[in-house]
Amino acid sequence: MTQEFTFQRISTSQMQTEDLKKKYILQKILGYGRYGTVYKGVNQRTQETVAIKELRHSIDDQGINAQALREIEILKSIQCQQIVSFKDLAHGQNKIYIIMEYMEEDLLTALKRNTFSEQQAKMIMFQVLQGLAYLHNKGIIHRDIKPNNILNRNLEIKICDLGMAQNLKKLKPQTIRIQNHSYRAPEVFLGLLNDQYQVDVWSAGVLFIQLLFKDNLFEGSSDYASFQQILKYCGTPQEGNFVKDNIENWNGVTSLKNYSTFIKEDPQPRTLKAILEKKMSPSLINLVDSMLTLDPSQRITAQDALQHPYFCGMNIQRCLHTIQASRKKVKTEQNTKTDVFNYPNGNKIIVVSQIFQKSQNCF
Ligand SMILES: Nc1ncnc2c1ncn2[C@@H]1O[C@H](COP(=O)(O)OP(=O)(O)OP(=O)(O)O)[C@@H](O)[C@H]1O
Repeated sequence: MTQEFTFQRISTSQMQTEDLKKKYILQKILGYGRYGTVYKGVNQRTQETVAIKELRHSIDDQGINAQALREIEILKSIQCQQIVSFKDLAHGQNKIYIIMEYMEEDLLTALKRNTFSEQQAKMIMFQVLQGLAYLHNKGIIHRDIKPNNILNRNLEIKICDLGMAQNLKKLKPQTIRIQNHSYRAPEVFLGLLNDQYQVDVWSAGVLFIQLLFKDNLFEGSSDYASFQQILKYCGTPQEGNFVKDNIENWNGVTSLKNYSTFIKEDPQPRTLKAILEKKMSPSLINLVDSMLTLDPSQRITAQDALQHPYFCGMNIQRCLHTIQASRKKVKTEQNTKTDVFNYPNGNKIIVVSQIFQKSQNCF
């Protein structure tokens, strides 16, 4: 753990917040992650609905664990409409709680219900890329872009879970144990530790396809299986400077640490475009193809992807305006519901709240 992320440093102002239960009412569980549970809650004073991420408080000799501190530090330093905003920090016995803005659902939940039209996927990806370009510009790599970490409220999109994120301006990458293997960039499998900004662009490209096809083309039961899917669709990277549509060149690839672990078979051609043609327009295929370029130094950056002709005429304000306008059309009916929440310490809270039901055709 570095000195910057010690308990003392974060504790002076932040840890003096009131205890969680004095300030917030927990309503229900929104999701589980590797590091804790996320609850929906209400701020008792302002009545604002919030998301509360509970992190297990594994105290070591320096205080809260490094991962939690990193997430808090990064969240607090961010002000971007496409990244979930930090509101408060609270603590309970052996637990720390990050209070964040509340969103309706994550994209994994949305995908279980439906795929998206190309227009919807375009709006989603424009916002994801906007969030990534913001992070990368600040020197931060997210390193865990996947549908469960992209939150959705009627197509308004926010990236969450900065638990794996790293600020490259403070610390150089020290591990390749990042990203869910089905969204993992080829250079991470192969052991390249250089600037890792481009790993997020790869994951976003995988996500883009999934929004339209429902399935993740690179899904695998293991690291090895996922990498074989990459070879199947993106071809085997080869040394040399050539421009050929179905062959991927990547100078230096054969000397990467894990090359011989993952690449054992005869070279395979790149077939991605032919697959994408089934559901995507030519301009979108070109963009996705650029996001899924094997060599990270040739892969399009998040900032350049936003300038790609596919997004011609789009800007973030117009995109959000379109979303808000369509939201007004949503017919809502009010209802009430009762939630009973049991605090881990045995206290019980009963909450009667208003709910808004969306009409059938609203995404
Ligand atoms: N602000 C929010 N609003 C609504 N739901 C949220 C919010 N933040 C998180 N969630 C839900 O909780 C889930 C877990 O959150 P998060 O990814 O931050 O936890 P984690 O422990 O870091 O997970 P992971 O295993 O991916 O590292 C998300 O997939 C999402 O469904």
